[in-house]
Amino acid sequence: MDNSGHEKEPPALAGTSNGRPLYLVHIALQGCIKSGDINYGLTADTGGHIRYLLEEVRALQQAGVNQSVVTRAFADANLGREYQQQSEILMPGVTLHRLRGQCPGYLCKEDMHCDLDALTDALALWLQKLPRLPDVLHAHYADAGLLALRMRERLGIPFIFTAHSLGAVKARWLESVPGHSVAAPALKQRMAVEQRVIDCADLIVASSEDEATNQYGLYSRTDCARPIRINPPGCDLKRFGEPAMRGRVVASLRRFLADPDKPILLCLARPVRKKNIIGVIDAYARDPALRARANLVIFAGTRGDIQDQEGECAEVLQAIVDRIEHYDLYGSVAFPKQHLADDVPAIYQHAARSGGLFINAAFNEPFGLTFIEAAAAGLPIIASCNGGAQDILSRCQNGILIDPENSSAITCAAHDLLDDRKRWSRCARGGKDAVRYYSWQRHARQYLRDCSMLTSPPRRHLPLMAHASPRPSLIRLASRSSSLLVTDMDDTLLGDAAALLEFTEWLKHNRQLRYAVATGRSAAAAFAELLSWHAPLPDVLISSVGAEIHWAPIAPRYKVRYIDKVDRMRADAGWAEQLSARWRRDACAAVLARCPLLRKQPAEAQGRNKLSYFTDAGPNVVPLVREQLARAQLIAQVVYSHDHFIDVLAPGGAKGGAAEHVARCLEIPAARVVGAGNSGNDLDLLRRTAYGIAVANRDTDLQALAPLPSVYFSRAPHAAGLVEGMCYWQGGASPSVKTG
Ligand SMILES: O=c1ccn([C@@H]2O[C@H](COP(=O)(O)OP(=O)(O)O[C@H]3O[C@H](CO)[C@@H](O)[C@H](O)[C@H]3O)[C@@H](O)[C@H]2O)c(=O)[nH]1
Ligand SMILES: O=P(O)(O)OC[C@H]1O[C@](O)(CO)[C@@H](O)[C@@H]1O
Repeated sequence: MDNSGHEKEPPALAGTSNGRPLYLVHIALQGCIKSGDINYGLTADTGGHIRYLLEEVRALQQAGVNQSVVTRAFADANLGREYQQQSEILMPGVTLHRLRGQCPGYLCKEDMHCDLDALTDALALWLQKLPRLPDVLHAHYADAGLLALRMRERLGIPFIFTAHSLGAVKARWLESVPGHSVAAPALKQRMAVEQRVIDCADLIVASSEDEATNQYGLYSRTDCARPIRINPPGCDLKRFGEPAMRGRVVASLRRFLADPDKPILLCLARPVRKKNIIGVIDAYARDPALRARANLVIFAGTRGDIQDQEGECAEVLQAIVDRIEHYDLYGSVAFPKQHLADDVPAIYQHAARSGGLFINAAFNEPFGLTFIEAAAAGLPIIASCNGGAQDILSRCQNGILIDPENSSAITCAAHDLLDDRKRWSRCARGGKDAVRYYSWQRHARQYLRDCSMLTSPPRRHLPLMAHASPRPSLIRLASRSSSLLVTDMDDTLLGDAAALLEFTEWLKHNRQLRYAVATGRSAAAAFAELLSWHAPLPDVLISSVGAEIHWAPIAPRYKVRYIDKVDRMRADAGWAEQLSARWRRDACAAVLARCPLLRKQPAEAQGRNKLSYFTDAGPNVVPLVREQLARAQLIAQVVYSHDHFIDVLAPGGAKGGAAEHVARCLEIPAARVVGAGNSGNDLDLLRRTAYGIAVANRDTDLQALAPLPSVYFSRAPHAAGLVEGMCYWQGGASPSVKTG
């Protein structure tokens, strides 16, 4: 970094594509990423994807690739102060940059969606400040995939996607859990994001045959979908294979075990339900012969007081303690509170020295880095048959696959391996030998081969600043296949009769374009207003700042007389349902009723998915409202506009989210959606659509968008600005410049 906070040009090293040094930016948002030792299991999301990322970066670095890693900044005194730092050196030559979103605190992956728009803008800005755009982005996990997809739409950078774990696989498992028959809204949203990312990624990297075939098989794949490459991750074979100092580990276990010399059955996993640690305890506890034969040792992240833990981790940790108590497993089960990152190889090696086994009976383990770590340490394994272990075991032949739901399968496999010492030794030795295949060097070589497909021939990036560049030729909005225009109503579409006429004419010549109006007004009021202006009626009406959607029966703009009131349009009940499942409206209303800076708008402005207020406190009221809601553990989308309106909406329920929903329903790719507007309640729309138009009579609120290359600032006001912007994005005749 130089003093201005800009990254220096990455040094020119090997690993080139078309003669240029390859520059790769990885995006990984969730969990706690930092330089130095990672505290795996510190939160439910601090797990294998981070180990994978860091080791992949190191291997690619050694192969001469220039890289940066981007994650999310957050402030959380319990997790550590380092996560607030804007940037740090991750490893020599690689910078870790932390994007600031709008939520200051730590977010678990289920809540990350509320910050993704702000993170998108922060990433776009950061990328623009780099002396050179990356050749490729690599997104780790769904939410990072969405950011990469948006960068591809805005800047034309190709991206690689590694899922690490797919929502559809989890949903399938949850369906089989009593009381969980329907996937939670956050999981549904994640699957929708994954589907979009899968549709658009330039390359998908899977870790195993099972992941590529069965796990991705749960998503739809079009004929022209990009390839899925199987490139298994590696393992630091030296670290896990060469004898480590076991003293600290031995001491930490002695405190728990009556006979510490018995073979160890080792579980090492993040404390989350999916890992089924509880299932292993149940199986062990109910088999007296196994209890007599072996100790059970559980490492599940590091913890202080369980009461201070949150969410799923707290629940699983408490359940482990309760099970130990329930079965009275004292003396035969060890459950240390802490371990150091440095101790992990010694943990596996100590279990191997005891003649023990590694058990991972996860309901699904997409790949399972722990399997190859155990193999490298010479520890035979009992592995869930669901997921990556099928590949690993068929290569390493170092253990037994079991059905994780079947308790006796787990204990039978343990007896078989513990009692047959020859078999145990074959597994230990054979595994250690075969696991050499899983080297990061091999991974890096294949990675670079695959990556070269993306960088050659060189792709044109969309212009960073439109006024400095030729019109984006990659955009073919004028082509025959359909696109979607979502325009704000008051003071964008309406407000100038002559301009509206110009737009109406233009629309007649663009019949392939689907056209939606998005307004803060109620559907009925908006419809009446459109009629009174003789405006072309839209295919879709998004009203109440995005909270409601109505669909026209058929091409309404040519059949105006058949639709004389909004009741003839179909209300999108699914959208309303989806939104209300995402928030606690009454709880939000109760919190905001106590806020002296807000006055409630009349009843007709309130809706199932919208709470509306007046304020005289200016835009700074927005962070205050968010903070009050966050303190009550509530999430909502807060929209400020026209100097005195505050709309509080279900997360994702503003105009941009509604536009995405409409595009999905129409099967129009996100890359072909244009948003247009003039005021603060259009910010979400202009940020989330691939192409934006801010008309000349815009409010200062929209100035925040000036740095975004995907937003065009028209010179003409009202609907004439719409036409000008559309011509600009279509690469047509209007010779406008982008002005901030
Ligand atoms: O108490 C613990 C628990 C875990 N770990 C480490 O954390 C990593 C966990 O990785 P993994 O076993 O692969 O599981 P997940 O954390 O669930 O990782 C996800 O991402 C991985 C990388 O893509 C995939 O291999 C997994 O299947 C997928 O679930 C391993 O290196 C462990 O050694 C610790 O150090 N201490
Ligand atoms: O169980 P899920 O919801 O698929 O999540 C898997 C988790 O595993 C990880 O890959 C662990 O690092 C995280 O990215 C993610 O939080």
